[in-house]
Amino acid sequence: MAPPKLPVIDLTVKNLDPTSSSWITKCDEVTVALEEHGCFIAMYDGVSQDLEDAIFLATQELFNLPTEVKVLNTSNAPYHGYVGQIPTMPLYEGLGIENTTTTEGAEIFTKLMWPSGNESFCTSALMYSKAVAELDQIVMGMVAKSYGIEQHYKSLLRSTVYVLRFNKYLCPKGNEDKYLGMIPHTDNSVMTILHQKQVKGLQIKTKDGQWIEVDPSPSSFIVMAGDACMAWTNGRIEAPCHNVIMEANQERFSLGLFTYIRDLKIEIPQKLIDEDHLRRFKEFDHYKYLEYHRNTNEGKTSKCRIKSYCGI
Ligand SMILES: O=C(O)CCC(=O)C(=O)O
Ligand SMILES: [Fe+2]
Repeated sequence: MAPPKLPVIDLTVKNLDPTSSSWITKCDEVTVALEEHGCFIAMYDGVSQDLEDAIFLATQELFNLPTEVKVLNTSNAPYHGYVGQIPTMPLYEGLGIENTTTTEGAEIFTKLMWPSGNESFCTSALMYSKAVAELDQIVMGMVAKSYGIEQHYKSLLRSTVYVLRFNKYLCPKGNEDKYLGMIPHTDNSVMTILHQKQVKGLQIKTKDGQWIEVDPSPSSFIVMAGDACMAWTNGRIEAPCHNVIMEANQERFSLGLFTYIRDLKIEIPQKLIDEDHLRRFKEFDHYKYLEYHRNTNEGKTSKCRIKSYCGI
């Protein structure tokens, strides 16, 4: 049997026309892909080759900083700040910029890492985040259109904040074929958009338990639902389990743009609740959910964290 594949959807800007008669079909294609797999590969041209080069150069520069500088990147939310040298994921190191699509967010982070400034890093991080946030908003808008919940999404969008995470996996040295880069998990975001540079490693688990390897390419972005999306859509879109598997003698870099909702409770749109779809989640505060993920045993170990937190 051929190995399973993820759907690939063309979201290049010139091919997107919300006024065209085929728009709703395209929106449904995105929504069905998310319902069936929790993710899909978007072909997206909003990040130019120059920006792609600049952001991965910036990534290298960031990881080349001394560890005592990188650890200054702290956060109350799990995996928003510096993570490194942890026993369960010895190859992994990561940092995150909060409010990354705002000039202020990008500047605060840059100043923390480079007190005397680093204009090119700051600009690349901001431009990349904005370009990928645009893809997030295209996708979310399409999902909202399919479900007929555009107004509800508009209010969610007003409270949306983005975190950009830089991920590095050290080059494994040894005789094994495969090394664990990142343990299997679901993301605690609403949506995550991942982008990997040259070296593959990301694997996503299908609903029937098979692992799909995702190939890297400059114009492909992996759009993946997070836990909060499952609650928001009343369970229609589930967050897929994914991990990173490394092969020997290669280091790897990836970027993740994560969506969170601040200062607004996430509740299921009324339209998504009916006799066939009874309410499955209570309304919840996304940042309180992140605290639960970080600070409680159940939040760390539950098989379906969002259900344990606010499931009915
Ligand atoms: O490195 C990758 O491709 C995946 C990273 C990831 O899953 C995460 O940051 O949550
Ligand atoms: Fe993840």
